[in-house]
Amino acid sequence: MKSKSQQNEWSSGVWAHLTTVRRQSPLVQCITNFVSMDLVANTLLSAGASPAMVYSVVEIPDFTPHIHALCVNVGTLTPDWLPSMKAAAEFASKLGKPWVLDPAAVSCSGFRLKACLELVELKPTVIKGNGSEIIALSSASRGHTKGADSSHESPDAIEAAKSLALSSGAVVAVSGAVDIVTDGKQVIGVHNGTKMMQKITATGCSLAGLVAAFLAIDSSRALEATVSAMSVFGIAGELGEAMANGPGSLRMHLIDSLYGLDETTVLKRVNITRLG
Ligand SMILES: Nc1ncnc2c1ncn2[C@@H]1O[C@H](COP(=O)(O)OP(=O)(O)OP(=O)(O)O)[C@@H](O)[C@H]1O
Ligand SMILES: Cc1ncsc1CCO
Ligand SMILES: [Mg+2]
Repeated sequence: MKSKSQQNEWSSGVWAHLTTVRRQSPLVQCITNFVSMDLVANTLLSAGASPAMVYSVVEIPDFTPHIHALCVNVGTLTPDWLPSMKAAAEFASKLGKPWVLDPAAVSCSGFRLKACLELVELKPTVIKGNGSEIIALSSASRGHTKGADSSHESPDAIEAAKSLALSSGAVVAVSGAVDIVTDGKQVIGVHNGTKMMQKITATGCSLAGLVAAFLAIDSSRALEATVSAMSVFGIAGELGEAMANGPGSLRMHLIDSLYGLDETTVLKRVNITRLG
């Protein structure tokens, strides 16, 4: 059971993070899959950040040094894209810029699993996946996922997430009914969101992009920034669902709700607890 003062502490932190993103409008480079490019970019814009879907390997040396954060998502990975992802991740790590790895459908092939393991070596600040993806990546062995969707509830992934966080040095975030965020020691649960968000493709990818934006404005507190981004996205989903008739209109209302989030609503709806 969370105490009121703990809850208030989280709530005011979430609101402070969102207002800082709106004020600073961090530039977030997203090398993400074709399915998600539109929703990720619109999510970032609605939150007040500045998205750039720059992914050609020839542009990375000029562009990546100017970004504030990077998001890499392997959802439609091909051998042509991997060098871009690695080059951008290397720049980000070398220049001390935060970056997020989304190991989308990591266990769908040996190629993708190997690529993700190589990307983990490049020191992501945060690894954000669904339960299946975090379990597969953590055990570094081939599993069985249903394409890009999760077949595990996120609590199954807590131990896997902690172990991946400790071995990689990243904060690990698991999206699901309860989002889990851990640095290997602390485990935080974010209880915002709605089930129907799973019926819109690329909500998880968009969440990873949003995490990158929040890291950009508070990179020394990666766990807290990640928790805030997850709560904000979940609240936007909750508000969106109240106006929606199904997934299509939820997609639209989620974006509108994210754009319009105000302090009273955030303070009232943040639902974060310490799980360990
Ligand atoms: N059962 C649920 N209840 C509440 N929120 C949920 C539920 N399932 C998912 N969510 C929310 O939906 C969003 C996307 O999470 P999800 O785990 O579906 O991502 P994903 O599998 O990576 O999606 P995609 O690969 O399509 O981008 C997150 O904000 C998460 O909190
Ligand atoms: C459906 C789908 N297939 C590859 S990436 C993607 C978007 C969700 O990850
Ligand atoms: Mg995903």
